[in-house]
This record gives sequence, C-alpha cells and structure tokens, in this order.
Amino acid sequence: MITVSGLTRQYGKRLAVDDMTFDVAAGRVTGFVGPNGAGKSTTMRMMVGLTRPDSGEVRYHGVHYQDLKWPARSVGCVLDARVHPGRTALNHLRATAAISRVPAGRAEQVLAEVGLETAANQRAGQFSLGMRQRLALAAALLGDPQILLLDEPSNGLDPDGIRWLRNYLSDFAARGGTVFVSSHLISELSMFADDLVVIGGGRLLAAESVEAITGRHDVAVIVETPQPVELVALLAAYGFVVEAAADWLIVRGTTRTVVSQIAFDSGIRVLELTETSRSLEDSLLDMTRTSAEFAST
Ligand SMILES: Nc1ncnc2c1ncn2[C@@H]1O[C@H](COP(=O)(O)OP(=O)(O)OP(=O)(O)O)[C@@H](O)[C@H]1O
Repeated sequence: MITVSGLTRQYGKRLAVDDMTFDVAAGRVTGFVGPNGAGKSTTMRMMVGLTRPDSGEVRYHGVHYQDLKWPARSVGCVLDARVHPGRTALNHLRATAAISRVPAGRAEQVLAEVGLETAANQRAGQFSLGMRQRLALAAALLGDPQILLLDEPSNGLDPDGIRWLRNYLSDFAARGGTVFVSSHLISELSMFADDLVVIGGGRLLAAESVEAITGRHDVAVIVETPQPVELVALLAAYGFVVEAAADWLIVRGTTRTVVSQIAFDSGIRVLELTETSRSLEDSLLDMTRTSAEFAST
C-alpha cells in the first residue's frame, strides 16, 4: 500500500501539484491519469525522492521512501526510458544492479522477463523507443520489488508491446504486487487498471475504482457482430456485463475503444459499435477542463 498525503510542489508561481492525497492498494493496478502538464511526473518524482515536495509525504507500507532499507528491492520505478546509448542492454542492467546492490545474475533474468534476451548484446543506442521502455522496465525489476511505479510506459510500444505490458502488469498485481502507472489516455488505462487516480491542474479530481467511474458516467456500447457468442464469452472473461437484444449486444460500463480493442485482439469481427452515452474520455475532459479553468484564474 502506498499512502500519498498532502503532497504539494510549486515552481515559481505555478502550483504543479496541489495538496494531493490518495492511496494505492496492493494487489491492484492503479492508473494515474490526467492531461499533459497535469502534474503526473512531478507527483511520481516526489514519490521516489527525485523531487523534493514543499509539503506532504509519501509512505510505503508506513515507511518513507528515504527510510526504506533497500529501495530498489521495495519499489521499482520507470520515470524515464533514457539509457546510455553506447552500453549494451546486459551491461546497462549489470551496472544498474551494482548500483542497487542487487546480484549481477539478475540482469539475465530480468532481460528474459521483458522479452529482450535476444537483444542482450545490442547497444541501447540502436534500440527503438519500445525496446528502451522494456529495458527500463527490466532495470526496475532487478531488485524483485513488490511495488512498480511507471510513468507513461506504453509510449512508443507497438500494439503487441502494449498488450504484453498490460498482461505483465495485471499478472504482477494478481501476484499481490502494487502497480501505479500513468497515462494521459484514460481509455487505455481503463482496459486493465482496477482503480484510477484522476488529476488535472495539479489537483486530485477522483480516486476510485474504474467501475465506479464508468458506472457513474453511465456508458454503454452497442455492438453488432457476426460472432456474438464468442464476443459475449470474451467480454464476460474481462468482467463486463453483456445483454443480448435482437441482433445487438449491449455492453455496460465501458467505452467503444475498449470493446473494439478486445474484439480486435482476438480476431472477432465487429460490424458496428455505437456508444449510447458520453464516453469516459469526455467525462475526463470535462473534469479536467473545470480544473484547468480553476488553475488559470
Ligand atoms: N523542473 C520544473 N521546473 C519548472 N516547472 C516545472 C518543472 N517540472 C514540471 N514543471 C511544471 O509543472 C507542471 C506539471 O508538470 P508535470 O511534468 O508534472 O505534468 P505531467 O502531468 O507529467 O505532464 P506530461 O505528461 O506532459 O509530462 C507543468 O506546468 C510543468 O511545466
């Protein structure tokens, strides 16, 4: 469990993060969402002691980050996927292991865990952004932490990479781990996050389960497909409630983007997708627009 209390940081006259309070539960994926400039990176940097807060604090199972005995073994973080371009992936991980006082043998293990074993001896300078993201995640995993903090980790990943990352993080949480992952795309996070922390203009707007947010905004998607049986089974496996009506399926509490992605991932044909009410993305825009107006007054 991570407890963030009253976290505040000002740059000049601008309050980048304003009295932010929320919890991140173990065994769940928590999405951290807000538009560009909302204060996500500043909050995450403060959570791991890279930026000093003006006030407020963050505790990991009751302990301040700077008081953790082995920070790399408790909290793995990816705030930036930059790597020395001249180093090979394996050497980068061995060097990071040495700094974090983790056995060098972990380097090969984590490379395999993120699917980069065949690129072990390639220089990071030749890596695509997606590969650098995987390498950064591997570095975060070196200490076998129970908590992961990731800032926009799907930037630069191709659709396969995004699906892999989603599954990896869901499995990590299912094993009891704590995952806190940021994105400016709520539709992407709502596909695999259990909880959402929504911010705008440096302020907390909502901290609750994805179900509560989608339920409150009463979103439903109407789908026409030649494979209704397969799609109903698939959506049910994701925990969605599906009603069949004539030739249509009605999926409650989600968005068109989510349904189309799930169908696409499994090769199910969809002829038409209609959203019956305002999308979650629109709700987020409304919430954050109000906060932006606050911030500029
Ligand atoms: N080192 C800094 N010096 C001055 N201002 C900063 C600094 N870091 C962040 N800010 C400002 O604080 C605000 C929040 O920025 P932050 O990077 O935390 O937002 P974000 O939600 O992560 O956005 P993005 O996704 O664009 O990175 C912005 O107005 C930004 O310009």
